[in-house]
Amino acid sequence: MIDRPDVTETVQAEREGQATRVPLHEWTVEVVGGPDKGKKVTTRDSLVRVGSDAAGDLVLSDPTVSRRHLEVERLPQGLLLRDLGSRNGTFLDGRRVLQAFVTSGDKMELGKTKLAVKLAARATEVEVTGTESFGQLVGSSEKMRWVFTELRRIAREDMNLLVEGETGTGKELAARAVHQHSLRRHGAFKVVDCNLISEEKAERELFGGLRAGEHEDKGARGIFEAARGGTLFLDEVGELPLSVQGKLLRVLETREVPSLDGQPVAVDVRVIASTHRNLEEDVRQGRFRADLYFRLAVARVRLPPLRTRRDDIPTLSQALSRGMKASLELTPQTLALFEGYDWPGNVRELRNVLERGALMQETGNTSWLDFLAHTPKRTEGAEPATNVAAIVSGMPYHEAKDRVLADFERLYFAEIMREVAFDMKAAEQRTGLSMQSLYRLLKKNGLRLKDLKNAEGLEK
Ligand SMILES: Nc1ncnc2c1ncn2[C@@H]1O[C@H](COP(=O)(O)OP(=O)(O)OP(=O)(O)O)[C@@H](O)[C@H]1O
Repeated sequence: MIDRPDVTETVQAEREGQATRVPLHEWTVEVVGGPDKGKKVTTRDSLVRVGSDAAGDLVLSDPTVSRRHLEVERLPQGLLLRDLGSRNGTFLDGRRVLQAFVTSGDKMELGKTKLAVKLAARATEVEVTGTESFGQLVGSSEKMRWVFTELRRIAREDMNLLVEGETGTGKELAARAVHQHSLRRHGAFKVVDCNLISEEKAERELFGGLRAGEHEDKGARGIFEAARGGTLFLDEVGELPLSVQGKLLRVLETREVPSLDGQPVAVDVRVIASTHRNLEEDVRQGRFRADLYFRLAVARVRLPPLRTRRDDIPTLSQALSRGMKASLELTPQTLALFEGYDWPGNVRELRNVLERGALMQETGNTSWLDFLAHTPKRTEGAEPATNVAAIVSGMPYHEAKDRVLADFERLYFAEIMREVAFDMKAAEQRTGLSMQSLYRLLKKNGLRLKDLKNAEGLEK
């Protein structure tokens, strides 16, 4: 249990802006062939991640599918399929692809599985706030302003909330902001790190138990009681052991915790839970209780990964660096580099990079930007996208991811440039990247084409 300081009533001044109406598309990725045939995910989010990993959005049991096999992103131009360095590859019309736009008739093949996508013909229009922050969350993209609109509505309604998202996307900040904007803001905000709650600890730390009539300061005070009148944040709720899930469910249903002398004590607490996992999948697999899931996910909000809202990067970088002790000058070139990076650790990683930059810039050292150009040497003769497991086995996550991505980029750009006969205009269209990003990525990957002369001019 982590007893972080209670949130005060102060809500950061929020930047006002013009509300806009944006279309929300519903779309589906469905398994149309293979062992998981019939399984599908329908969403209004912009990203569907497919693989055997339980954190994905469409989780496949096909053993020939990699843990993180591919993702499909809804962009204004259409649905973009991206292979994530899978072991057995992704195929479209029999051709191996690393990245391609897909439409309704297409069959994507991965291992023994076939997938199809379907975009609803009509989109629903929603009004999105013009305000570019909510509590301490900052974001100017439509995606984040939609999240702020939803969080603000949910905050007022006092319902339990499940916040989903990859690591570092701001789940805890979202929970704190909801508390700050709710009628409970004068009450406590208590955090439980569910990674640390074992069966033995749960009883005492979560539920405690006062003797009836006893003053709460004296009794064995569990975190539920400490949060009475306020909000309890269950961080990474998917990590709770099944036996503890049962006890938690009883407390949520009865709104009482058992006391030491048998007299139950009423607890009035709003629960906000977070997870980086796909809890619906955990329910299907029997790892998470369905009844508890429905109690927690009365409202659900998904925080989008930073790589799907790159237009937030300049706003976030400015906001995060303003809050730092040492000042950091962010040039347009640095911000452009940031926008081309995938940020596996999301906003937390961006904040860490900026903190490192602020410290190093004072000494004139620019090596804090080296991570952007990280291009490890490939094993001689190895096919980059086919032996990923061998290359990354035993590596720490971030290093492995950087390595796979670097290989992916080199293979991808080398292939595309050959396909378009080194015509940069055609490459721009084919990749969906801006000319500037294209030059930068070619250069970063050591692909020395004649056209790069222009790129050097561009970077001056
Ligand atoms: N939208 C945002 N605006 C400003 N800062 C953000 C935002 N999102 C995340 N951060 C920064 O990233 C850090 C991590 O955020 P937070 O702890 O809320 O993420 P999380 O999703 O709960 O991560 P984890 O799942 O790893 O616990 C925050 O301390 C904050 O500095």
